[in-house]
Amino acid sequence: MNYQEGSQARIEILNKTYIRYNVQIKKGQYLAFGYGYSMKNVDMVIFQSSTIPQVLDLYSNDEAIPQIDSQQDYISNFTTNSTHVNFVATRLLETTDSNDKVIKLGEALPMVWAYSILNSNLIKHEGKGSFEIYVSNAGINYQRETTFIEWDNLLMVRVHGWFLWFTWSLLSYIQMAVNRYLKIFWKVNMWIHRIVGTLILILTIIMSIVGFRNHKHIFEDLSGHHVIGIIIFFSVNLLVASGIIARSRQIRLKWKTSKILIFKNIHKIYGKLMYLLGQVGVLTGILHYNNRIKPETILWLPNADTFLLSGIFVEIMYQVYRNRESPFKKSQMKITIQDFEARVRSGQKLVLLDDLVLDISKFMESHPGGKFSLEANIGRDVSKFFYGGYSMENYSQFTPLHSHSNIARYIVNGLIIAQLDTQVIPEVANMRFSSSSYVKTLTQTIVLEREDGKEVGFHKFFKDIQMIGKYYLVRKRFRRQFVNRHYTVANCMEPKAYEVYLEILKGNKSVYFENQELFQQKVGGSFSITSKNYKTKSGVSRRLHEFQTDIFQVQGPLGKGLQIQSSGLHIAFTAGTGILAFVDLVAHLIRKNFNLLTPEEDSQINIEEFRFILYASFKNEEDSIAYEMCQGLQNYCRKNGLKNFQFNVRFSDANLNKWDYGFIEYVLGVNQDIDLQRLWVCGPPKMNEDFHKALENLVQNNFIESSQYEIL
Ligand code: HEM
Repeated sequence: MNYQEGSQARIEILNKTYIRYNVQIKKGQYLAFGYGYSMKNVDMVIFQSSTIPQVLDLYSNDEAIPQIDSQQDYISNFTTNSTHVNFVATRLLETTDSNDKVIKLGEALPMVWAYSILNSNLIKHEGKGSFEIYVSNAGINYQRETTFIEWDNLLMVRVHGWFLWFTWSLLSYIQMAVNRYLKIFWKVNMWIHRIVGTLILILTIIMSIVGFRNHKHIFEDLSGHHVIGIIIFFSVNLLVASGIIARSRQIRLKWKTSKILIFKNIHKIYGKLMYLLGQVGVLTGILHYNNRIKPETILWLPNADTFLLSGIFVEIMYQVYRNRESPFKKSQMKITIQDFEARVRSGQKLVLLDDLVLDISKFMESHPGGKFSLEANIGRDVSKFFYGGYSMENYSQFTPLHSHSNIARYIVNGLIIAQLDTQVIPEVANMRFSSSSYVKTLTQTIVLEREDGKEVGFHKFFKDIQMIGKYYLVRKRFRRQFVNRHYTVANCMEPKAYEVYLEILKGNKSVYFENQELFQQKVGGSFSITSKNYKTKSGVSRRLHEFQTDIFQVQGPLGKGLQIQSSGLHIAFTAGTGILAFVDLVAHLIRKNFNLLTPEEDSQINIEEFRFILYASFKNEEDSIAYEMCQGLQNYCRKNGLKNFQFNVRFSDANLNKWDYGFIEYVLGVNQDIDLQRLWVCGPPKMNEDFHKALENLVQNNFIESSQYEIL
């Protein structure tokens, strides 16, 4: 190297053992070399051409002037002429002094240099620089000039390192942990996520800029750390953008829950990848620093790998908690279903879960399954969705059927504001299969008995029409999770009772009185549910029939019931087993029209002003449910000029038009002179979804009110 006319230095390797300097400088000057990127904390050698020229082995501490090594390892001599001093100094590549840099063959060796042309003391310098050489078996290969790290920017390098460690080891870990493990604190969780996310963004941008500014030749001196740093700098912005998009989708999208979840998952996976990249960034940064600056930093010790280890413990605890099933809280506050409805009409955002009344107004926006799925259910029973039996949206490939975890149960406990005050208090019992029978093979009526052989505790028959449409929740734990199924009460589908109704319709009223035990509201010796035939259905229904020693948890009667009004129009659109929710109403109307009710039962419906129009769709007559009973009552009503029941059946095999928005509009139009009280839809999930969307449109066009219809 030449830094001044007539001055020069040459460095070479001798016998793979020594490093030799040939230095020529003017008298009264110095030239110093250090092994590193800065003059701080490095092994140095100085060539001083003062009155008595000398070569000194030095070591520089953080802030002080370099110290002379107690062990001098350079063997040197010099010659002088009138203007210059020529030094030759040799040192072992590896000395025994701990202050000396070990120079290894086959490695890049970063070096710094400084000189003074005014003075031979190491107090000041007029010029300095840094370069990297490659020390190989064959000698020295000059690599390139590098960035000289001053004390000032070394401080900034440390600030850069510490803050980015804080950001990508600590903050990003907190960000993921809060989101995953602290969902139960949903009120503050989203704010923590936003604040920590913003901090990560700001710190990454500022500290990356600090890093870039310290490295003027970053593109010529591009290391793995720099490449990762640049990628993180740009992709952290996209990560935040994907979070904002996911959040806004979660609140805004309707009928697109699968899209909400896709956006959320993209953000989640992206976040995790960025976390890993951040880790690589931090670790390569530490490596980069430790290769250049002594003493090395031990920042890697408390790094995310340590968090991850502790994280495994937290994760196990989380999984154990998540899969437990804590009981729901009971509420002292009891409200009737009418009170519930009135509150909803007055604008309160309430839903029912089992017999619990939940206020979801504040939770909706934080719901991980999207705001829409809760908003669309205000005033309704969310149980079958909550337990994962059904999905509201059924056209997507990624149909979100979600069986909620214990975390959701914990959240529910915080949302409960009251419990339904019902005439028949719901019971919970462990039960097993006793027998089964069927009217037609499409359905089966399963009789259950208590596991402990005690009195059942469930009612077999209800005199109160407000109990019609209530259901029982049947649950079975398979491996780690419960499988849940809701069965609507359909007492008249018990073959013996069904037989009696058909006899009544034939005019044979005496059969009713002969079988009075079937129509008494009392706690019975057995309890039955009607389900789709086990041969055509999987899950709980099949299990109920096939694994007859299995114990099932049964809870009920639950739900809103149909809330039949004493007068006015009631319309039901059903398909397949959906009709089961309404057969007990048809049975009640049979008893009503044939004057078989006690005065107390009789007062519940005003026969002149009550209307029930039942639309039922089946594949064909063979595959129908309760068809003879409904058709029988319809014929009876027609014959006797009674208007309280109308039965419209549609057989899909006959290729009749599908019920659509226009059809519902037409049905409502034809009956517009009658006060619409209730419109129910109970069919397979896709049909329910189509009707739900159509009815939402009708609400928007002011045809009906949201509280008038119910998707069962
Ligand atoms: C008030 C009652 C509800 C609460 C407290 C609740 C709470 C939660 C919670 C905490 C999760 C995160 C996963 C878990 O812990 O299970 C979740 C996910 C989900 N919820 Fe709900 N939920 C409720 C009602 C509903 C309803 C009525 C629906 C559908 C109509 C629904 C659909 C979903 C879906 C699809 C997911 C999956 C999200 C994912 O895969 O990340 N939830 N809910």
